[in-house]
Amino acid sequence: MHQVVFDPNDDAAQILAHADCQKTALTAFFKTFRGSQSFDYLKTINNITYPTFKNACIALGLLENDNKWKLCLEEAAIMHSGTQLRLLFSIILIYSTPMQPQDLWLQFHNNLCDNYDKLQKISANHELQLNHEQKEAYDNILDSAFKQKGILFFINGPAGTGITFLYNTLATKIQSKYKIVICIALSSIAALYLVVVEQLIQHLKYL
Ligand SMILES: Nc1ncnc2c1ncn2[C@@H]1O[C@H](COP(=O)(O)OP(=O)(O)OP(=O)(O)O)[C@@H](O)[C@H]1O
Repeated sequence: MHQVVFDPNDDAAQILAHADCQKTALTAFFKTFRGSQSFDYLKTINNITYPTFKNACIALGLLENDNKWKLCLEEAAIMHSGTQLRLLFSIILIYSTPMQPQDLWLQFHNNLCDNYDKLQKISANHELQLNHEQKEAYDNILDSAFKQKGILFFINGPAGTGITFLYNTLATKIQSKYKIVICIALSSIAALYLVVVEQLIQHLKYL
């Protein structure tokens, strides 16, 4: 917010020329439009009427535009996964207050949601491969998870019969629906075979 103290008898030019009237985008904006008659006139730059005063300020070059954040995300999108990009995007939103965050989202949402596209493809592919028993367990567990029934399941079977395959199919399906899945295992080796968003294993203590 920019506060300006003025005498009600001063005209706009006197107020803007006042020594303690710090120069900001707001004062620069009004200096540009001295004598304007309407709000639309204030928002019209080079015959284009902008939807907001903020957009008009950007067009006049009085506010920084988001080009540096576009370049930053463009560069990061070449190398980084969706998870890392989402972290970067959150930092930009919280600490850098871009002028038009929605435009950044629209431009980069495919990159930001990258993992979810991949997860959807993986889960659809694995789902088709499930055998009858795996499918039965899969349907029951998903039903409980999505309807928040809170049922506990214990899956057991001889080694190599597709239990890990079932866990991963469940984990990718649930994550692809924007839900959080926390996979934990009793040993680091076992955890390596699970599709995990966060490896929690190192944070757990065994008594
Ligand atoms: N429905 C399926 N279609 C295709 N491949 C499958 C299917 N189920 C399991 N597999 C494959 O069979 C192999 C053994 O499966 P998985 O590792 O899931 O078994 P497991 O019961 O977890 O074994 P272990 O207890 O030894 O870890 C894996 O290569 C897995 O990809």
